[in-house]
Amino acid sequence: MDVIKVKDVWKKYKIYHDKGSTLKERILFKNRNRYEERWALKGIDLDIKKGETVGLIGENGSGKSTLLKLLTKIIYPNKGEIEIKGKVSSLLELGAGFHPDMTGRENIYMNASIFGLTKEEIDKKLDDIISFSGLEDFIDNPVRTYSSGMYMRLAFSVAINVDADILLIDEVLAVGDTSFQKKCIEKMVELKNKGVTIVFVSHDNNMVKRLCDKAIWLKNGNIASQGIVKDVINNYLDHLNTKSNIKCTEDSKNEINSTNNQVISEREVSIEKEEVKDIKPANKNKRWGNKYVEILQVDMFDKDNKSKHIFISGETVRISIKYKVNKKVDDVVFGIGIFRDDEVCCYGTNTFIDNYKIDKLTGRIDVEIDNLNLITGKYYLDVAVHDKFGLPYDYIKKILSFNVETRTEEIGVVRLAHKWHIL
Ligand SMILES: Nc1ncnc2c1ncn2[C@@H]1O[C@H](COP(=O)(O)OP(=O)(O)OP(=O)(O)O)[C@@H](O)[C@H]1O
Repeated sequence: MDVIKVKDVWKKYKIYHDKGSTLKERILFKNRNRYEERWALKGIDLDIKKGETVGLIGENGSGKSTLLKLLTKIIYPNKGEIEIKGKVSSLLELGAGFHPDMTGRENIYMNASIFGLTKEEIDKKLDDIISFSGLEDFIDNPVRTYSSGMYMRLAFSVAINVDADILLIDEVLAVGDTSFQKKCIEKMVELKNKGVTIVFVSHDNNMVKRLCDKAIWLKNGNIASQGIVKDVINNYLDHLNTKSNIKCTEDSKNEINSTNNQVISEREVSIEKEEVKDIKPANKNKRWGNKYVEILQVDMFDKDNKSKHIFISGETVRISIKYKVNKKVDDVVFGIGIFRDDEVCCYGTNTFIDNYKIDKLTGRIDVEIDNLNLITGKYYLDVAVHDKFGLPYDYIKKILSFNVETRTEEIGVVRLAHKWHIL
């Protein structure tokens, strides 16, 4: 049975240009009262069955909160119909529905009564609400003295204790501490098992995968994809990958150019003998070396030779290093290092370790990684060229950043190939 039916729903907002804050400004600059209309939702159709847990995903501004507000009926559509069967409880913007000067306890009464509970019903639930929130010591203080995490605790505790059939939650869990988040997730699972229909917004794809029976991806006010959670998330990730790759390619080009320019202008490529000793980090620790061999450009490509900076774990990656020789050298070693954004070195190697002897300096060397088995995260690439004793010709830290996405939920740094044997 469908408990939520949304038919061709459209919602627009008026965006006012600066209205002017004084009467004088308003009279003098009448044009400032002009506004433009922006459609936040453009013809949404969806059905949610009783007991389903649905994850709403999508980029900022795609319309997720607007959809939840429409379902909660705190705003109304310009066009289309919304049918809801059952009692709705919601946890939308933080603190919405709380009066700042009232105490936590008074706000529980006020908030729960908005969800339709009588005073007697609230009396019976009060202890559970307070104890779930963990705010026993603060419950008689005005909520204006609460932190955002405390607001969230109180609001969540009320929302889950009003015996609703449908629970709508915007991405507010993110402000809580991890132990409370865990408690909320356990509670959501408990409610889900009791048959409560849950719709929640989340930017945490793993949480959506873990909790939801269905996912809906909103993109610019339209449903871009809905249905099987894994498929919808993968479609969304593909879209993000394509988008970020275009942006990253531009950014990283700029980064390399600026690094090169800075270094070259900061310390002209002087190749005096004594400079061999000068191997101290220069350029804010980003680049150092005597530049006998100089790195010119570094790029990352996928197996189809597309320049990329977001990879799916396990993809083939080729790192291409272009360089020039400023002074004849006898031995050359090229190396790479991959660091996680918290500086953990995930992997490093060089041509010497790998037993490659560089006989010819052709101006370019590539290293191919068959399976980039890193776990979801942001990583940095260091590239270096040095002699066989490690004396750097050119060492560039964090020349590129790249992201790795895993479509599984393992944790750690690397994805180790493994099998389970149930004996
Ligand atoms: N009260 C408002 N007045 C004017 N425009 C609004 C209002 N609320 C939302 N919008 C606009 O409507 C669009 C959708 O916003 P909405 O908050 O629903 O997106 P969202 O997907 O929830 O974003 P986020 O992930 O950042 O919370 C955005 O362009 C936003 O600027």
